[in-house]
Amino acid sequence: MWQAEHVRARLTLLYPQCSVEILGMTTRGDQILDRTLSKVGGKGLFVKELEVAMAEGRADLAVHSLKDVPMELPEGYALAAVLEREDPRDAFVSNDYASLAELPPGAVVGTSSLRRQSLIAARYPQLVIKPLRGNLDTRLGKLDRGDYAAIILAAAGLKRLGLPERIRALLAPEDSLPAAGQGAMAIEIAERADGVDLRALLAPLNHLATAQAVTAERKVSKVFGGSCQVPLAAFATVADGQMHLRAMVATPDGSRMASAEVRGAADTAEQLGEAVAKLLAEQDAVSILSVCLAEVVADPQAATDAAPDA
Ligand SMILES: NCc1[nH]cc(CCC(=O)O)c1CC(=O)O
Repeated sequence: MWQAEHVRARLTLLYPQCSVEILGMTTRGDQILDRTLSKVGGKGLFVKELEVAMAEGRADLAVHSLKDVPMELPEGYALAAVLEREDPRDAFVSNDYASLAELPPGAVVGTSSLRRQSLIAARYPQLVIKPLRGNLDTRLGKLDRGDYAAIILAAAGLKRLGLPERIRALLAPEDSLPAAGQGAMAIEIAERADGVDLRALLAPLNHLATAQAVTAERKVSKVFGGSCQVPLAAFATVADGQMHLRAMVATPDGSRMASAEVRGAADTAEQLGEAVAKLLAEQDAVSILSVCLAEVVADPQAATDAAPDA
């Protein structure tokens, strides 16, 4: 809702003659909270209902957290604009500890993200990771109730909702490489018969450097299946037209990991994404991920106790 309100405010400034109405919706991803996303299964858990609303003419555009948008959209849908990125980092949130390093052995850390889980398991094997789902208030409530010693959340959500003081530490990309698209919002549109060029109308909201960064990140994710069942990170920064793209794949227990980085012209985002994917593949990324997928097939219960970025 915050994101939709934000887009409404931007559009109202741009087009004062237009009235922008918000159609509040929940998706399967919002409704099913007793299971991690990989256990719920399927792609587009946070976008499908919004696409249906557009297909039925009840909505003209859909506002998403880009991290939740599948790498490939269904026929007839497109991303029309990517807004300027909020802080893309993961945040360490705790009432009693200042950082992951301070947590005592056996301390329980909440996250339902396979990516965050494998990074923590690799660096802090003495910590216990437990699933955590729900919206921000729910997750913070569970922390405050004492269910967890600490939780890991996207900094972007906490900042947008005016809760930056809950962040005890921001995890550097070197320690916790963000998920593809984390911190960015995207506006999705559907093909329409009335000839209105929504893409052109929304173009002023597109933030070029962010769009380039997430194009590269999403390309990496797409090469490896863009699935919700593998720990994959992809994070790009753009400065002066130059991109720095880093990516990582791992097993959920953090025992095997591949990482790679490239630099190049930001307007070659797709190629940079492909180049990083190739470097990862040369480091056995496919076998690392297939171990993970094999576990999912062999034991759906055990292997799906976490989703990449639930
Ligand atoms: N469904 C998970 C999700 N999708 C987007 C965000 C955070 C906001 C963002 O990345 O823009 C979150 C929660 C989290 O990772 O803590």
